[in-house]
Amino acid sequence: MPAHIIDGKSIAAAMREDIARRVQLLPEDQRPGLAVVLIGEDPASMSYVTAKERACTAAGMHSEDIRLPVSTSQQDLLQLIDELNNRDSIHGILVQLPLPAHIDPDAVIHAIDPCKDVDAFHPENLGHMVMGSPRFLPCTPHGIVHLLQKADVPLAGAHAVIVGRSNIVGKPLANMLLQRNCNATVTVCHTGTRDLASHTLQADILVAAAGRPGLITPDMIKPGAAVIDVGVNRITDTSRKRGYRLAGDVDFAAASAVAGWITPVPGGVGPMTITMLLENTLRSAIAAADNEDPINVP
Ligand SMILES: Nc1nc(=O)c2c([nH]1)NC[C@@H]1CN(c3ccc(C(=O)N[C@@H](CCC(=O)O)C(=O)O)cc3)C=[N+]21
Repeated sequence: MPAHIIDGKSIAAAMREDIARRVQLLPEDQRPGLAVVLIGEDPASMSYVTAKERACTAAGMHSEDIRLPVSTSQQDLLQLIDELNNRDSIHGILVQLPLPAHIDPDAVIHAIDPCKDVDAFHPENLGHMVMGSPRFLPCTPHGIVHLLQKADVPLAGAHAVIVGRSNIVGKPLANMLLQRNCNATVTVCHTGTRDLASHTLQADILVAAAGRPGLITPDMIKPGAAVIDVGVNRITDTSRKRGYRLAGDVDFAAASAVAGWITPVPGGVGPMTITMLLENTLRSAIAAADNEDPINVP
């Protein structure tokens, strides 16, 4: 039987409607505000940032769209962050990664007020999450867990194998799946893993977050497994109007014949990432209105 396709786009759309409804319940002067900062003109980053701003506006939130030249100094960026940390109309700050080589991403992540860190990249927020009492959950891992739950994929006792050890996907997702509320057993693989297939074949849940198109082939998938594709690779394709097509890390067509569940690219994890960003920004705004720390907002 072919895999059940987990429709991230429609699950995200339903969640965004609910977020928009909750935004409408807030008084006008408490409208959630998200600042999105993009340095430079990388085409993929520009399209992600535009998608985030549109989603924000569609949900009735305020989107502060800050685009700066690639020559922007680290000092100027840190000064901007300081100003946004202190601006009451801004409840979330997102600095789009990757940054140009002359800017240290750690310095930037450390500078964001942890109570406005809706990406949950700040070490304080990472620490809270690892300890099991998160302030904000990181958007992509949260989106993945939500998709698995919506699709009724059994998590408790399942073996989840994650391919990729980034600070924004692999490491936080491993920790979330380990928490008691998911209760999975987790293996994290990476570019230094010997015999990758021997690990992935053990996976009840296989998460591909390596950023390498075609990395996961059907012979690496246990029949019936849930396959979550986090890859967003742009492949040059001159027959397309945009000049490229998107490919995940999974060979989707072939994997669909083996997997029990699978997420497509586009239309899988990506739309959920943006949805969770809206959710975090809304929670941050609710916290600010009550003079609370977002860690106390359910
Ligand atoms: N500070 C920061 N926070 C991030 O959350 C962050 C980041 N930097 N840098 C880059 C990655 C990547 N990312 C995506 C978000 C949405 C889609 C998405 O919506 N993708 C659509 C298609 C998009 C398209 O057509 O290009 C989909 O998969 O259906 C993809 C990728 C967020 N990131």
